[in-house]
Amino acid sequence: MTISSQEKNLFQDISFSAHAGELIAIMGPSGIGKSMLTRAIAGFLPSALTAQGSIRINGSEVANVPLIQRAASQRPAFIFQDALQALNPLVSVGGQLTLALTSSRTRPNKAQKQTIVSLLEQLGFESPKDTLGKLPSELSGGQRQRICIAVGLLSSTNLLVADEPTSALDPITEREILRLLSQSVKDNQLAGLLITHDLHTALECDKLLLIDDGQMLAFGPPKEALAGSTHQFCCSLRDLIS
Ligand SMILES: Nc1ncnc2c1ncn2[C@@H]1O[C@H](COP(=O)(O)OP(=O)(O)OP(=O)(O)O)[C@@H](O)[C@H]1O
Repeated sequence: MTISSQEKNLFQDISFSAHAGELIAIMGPSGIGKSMLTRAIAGFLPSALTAQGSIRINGSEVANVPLIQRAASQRPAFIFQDALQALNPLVSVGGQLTLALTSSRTRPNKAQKQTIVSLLEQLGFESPKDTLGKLPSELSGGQRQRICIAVGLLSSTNLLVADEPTSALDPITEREILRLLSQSVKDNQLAGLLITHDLHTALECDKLLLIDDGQMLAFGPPKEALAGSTHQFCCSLRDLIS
């Protein structure tokens, strides 16, 4: 895939596959275009940018198909840096989770409510039933990110995209959210993309995609990817762990 504006190519010839149950870390210097890459995949690239080439989700071609025009199975769940961006501030947590599960605003039936409550328990909420009645603003940053993970798991997607989901969290909550993300990808056989600036986080992922200077530097199991390029960015990362 190539992403470009009228003035320049942001990237050229990026090509990789994400498989079920696999969490892929995406690393590259700040401003290089990691968010734009995932936005192209998700179908909400800014209008000034276009993607050429192929993006296939579950076998269907979706390059330049806006998110809103895609079938549910071609819409990735997206987890942002700031969960408040992703959640509707005026709708209760229960309302948002019901919408993700049923695609409707009607009250959940008993079985649906149990599905939601069980998921919140798995994601570490101590009082899931109380949480359902709260607005996003009444939760902590870490709790909001866990609700975003829950929204992703309840929707019919099998691609989860997380853009620096822990950058606003303390280190303990950060570890917990990353553990939940990785576990959720494995347990639900999703493909996961995680943009991160943290090398230790990237090393714990199944694969690492390294990008700089408008190109893909390396892709593969993290240590192999890091060893596989002589580009300055990769050398600097290698120095951090040697
Ligand atoms: N709305 C837009 N219209 C046109 N070009 C844009 C737009 N938003 C971003 N860009 C271009 O995309 C480039 C990369 O931005 P992006 O946010 O993807 O970088 P990033 O690698 O995710 O950065 P960071 O690590 O700092 O979050 C920007 O430097 C800019 O040139």
